[in-house]
Amino acid sequence: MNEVIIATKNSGKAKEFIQMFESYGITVKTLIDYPELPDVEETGETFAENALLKAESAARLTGRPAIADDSGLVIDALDGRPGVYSARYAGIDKDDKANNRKVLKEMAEVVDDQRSARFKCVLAVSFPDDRESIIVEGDCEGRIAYEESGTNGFGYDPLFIPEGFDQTMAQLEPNMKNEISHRAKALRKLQVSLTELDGGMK
Ligand SMILES: O=c1[nH]c(=O)c2ncn([C@@H]3O[C@H](COP(=O)(O)OP(=O)(O)OP(=O)(O)O)[C@@H](O)[C@H]3O)c2[nH]1
Ligand SMILES: [Mg+2]
Repeated sequence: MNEVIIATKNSGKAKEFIQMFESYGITVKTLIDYPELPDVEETGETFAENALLKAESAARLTGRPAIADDSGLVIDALDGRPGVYSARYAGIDKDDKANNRKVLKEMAEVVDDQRSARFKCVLAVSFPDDRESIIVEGDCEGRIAYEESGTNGFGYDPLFIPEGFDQTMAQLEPNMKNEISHRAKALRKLQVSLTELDGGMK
């Protein structure tokens, strides 16, 4: 497998997958390269359900194996919000800035030791034939900052301080994020699962 389809239209995710797959010598195509494919409605109540919906649709429509990523930020003090609704937390137009403002406002009164949170990523691989889909998951623990810092990454990265660091994810070098992130952890597990299939990932 020298090329893989990632069923995402999120340019932040796409960039990270391109960088992470580079080390395997694998080229990444995303739905940004297939503008004719219809949007999939994310009607699931869990990351896994949504990842499967996106992967199955892409595999069926392209006739090739496809990986989808459903991910988000889970904040303990907000009872797990924004969770599966992370992309559209402040409204349907997926506005990262507005999402961050909303989280900061909701977290304004929350004290230091109650600011724990984690990024979650579920990856689903689906196949155009009758092979069963594969699902793996990765988490990245951390806490919510009091203000935005940094310009790398995307989404809530300027607000999220990963465990073991005193900078936000958006202040870390992209290579560092791609070592420690929820997405990187899930992808490493996927490699293990895929090597169990014929041909593996290479
Ligand atoms: O700061 C962040 N760093 C990350 O590493 C990260 N990963 C996910 N997220 C948030 O969760 C939503 C995913 O929602 P999501 O999985 O439905 O994706 P999406 O709708 O943006 O694109 P698609 O892949 O569905 O096409 C994103 O938009 C972000 O708000 C992240 N934020
Ligand atoms: Mg989505």
